[in-house]
Amino acid sequence: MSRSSYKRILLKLSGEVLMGPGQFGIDSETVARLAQEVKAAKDSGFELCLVIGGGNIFRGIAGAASGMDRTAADYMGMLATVMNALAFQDALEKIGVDTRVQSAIPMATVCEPYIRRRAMRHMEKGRIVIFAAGTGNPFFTTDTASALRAAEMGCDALFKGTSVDGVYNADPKQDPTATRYESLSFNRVLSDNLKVMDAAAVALCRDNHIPIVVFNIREQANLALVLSGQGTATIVGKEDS
Ligand SMILES: Nc1ncnc2c1ncn2[C@@H]1O[C@H](COP(=O)(O)OP(=O)(O)OP(=O)(O)O)[C@@H](O)[C@H]1O
Ligand SMILES: O=c1ccn([C@@H]2O[C@H](COP(=O)(O)O)[C@@H](O)[C@H]2O)c(=O)[nH]1
Repeated sequence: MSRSSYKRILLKLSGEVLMGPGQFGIDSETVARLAQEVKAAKDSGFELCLVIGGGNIFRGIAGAASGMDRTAADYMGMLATVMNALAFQDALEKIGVDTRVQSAIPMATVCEPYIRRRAMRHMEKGRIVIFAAGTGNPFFTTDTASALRAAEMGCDALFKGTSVDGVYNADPKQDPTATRYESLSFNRVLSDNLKVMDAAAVALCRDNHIPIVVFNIREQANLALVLSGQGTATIVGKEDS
């Protein structure tokens, strides 16, 4: 299946990207811009579900590094993703997109709990489902949650919208000489320990034959380009090139 023939996709948005030009939290202009781009993708015929990270608010590993119990810190990270999901739902509904937030940690007065069959039904009705609170378990990330939900929802691909334009042979933010792959295999990402996504997420996608498309969502209008098979991105799940 080529990149342009995917129909149902899971879009993972980096939490950090929601900060926009800021250093923390949610930038309303950036969220509104991203919501417009997601609406355009839906209007062009894609069936979409979303996972949003929490790195703009709290990461468990940072809490643990400053002395917190890791599990408590991870629950805080998961709650951060719920805040982002609600902000994104608000932005989508303001522009007329029907959405549901489902949380892996039940919080009945805030949003729906995650129920797979119900999420499927929402998607069949043309709603965008935003999966919040990651997997609901500490020691995981929203990348793993994205891979898990993509498999559960029968998605054709997982699009990771982040702050780099693909997978490099080293972290491009640390090594300016790093070079970008057009495509590479799941096993290459794992064996070379490329940290653009956590290993559990990559293995889950590999085992369920879900390609991962890594692209820069900070760049305006890039989502539409990448969805249509153009634009700069790396596809994980093909042979190395
Ligand atoms: N080999 C690599 N190729 C590309 N990026 C890499 C690589 N190794 C590490 N990275 C880093 O991975 C980051 C993207 O993954 P990360 O999980 O940190 O972000 P995210 O999931 O998009 O954010 P958030 O946690 O805010 O939701 C990039 O910012 C990049 O610096
Ligand atoms: O399944 C999960 C997903 C996330 N967490 C915690 O949330 C934060 C934010 O998620 P990011 O993927 O880093 O954006 C993460 O650092 C974990 O602390 C989790 O515990 N379980």
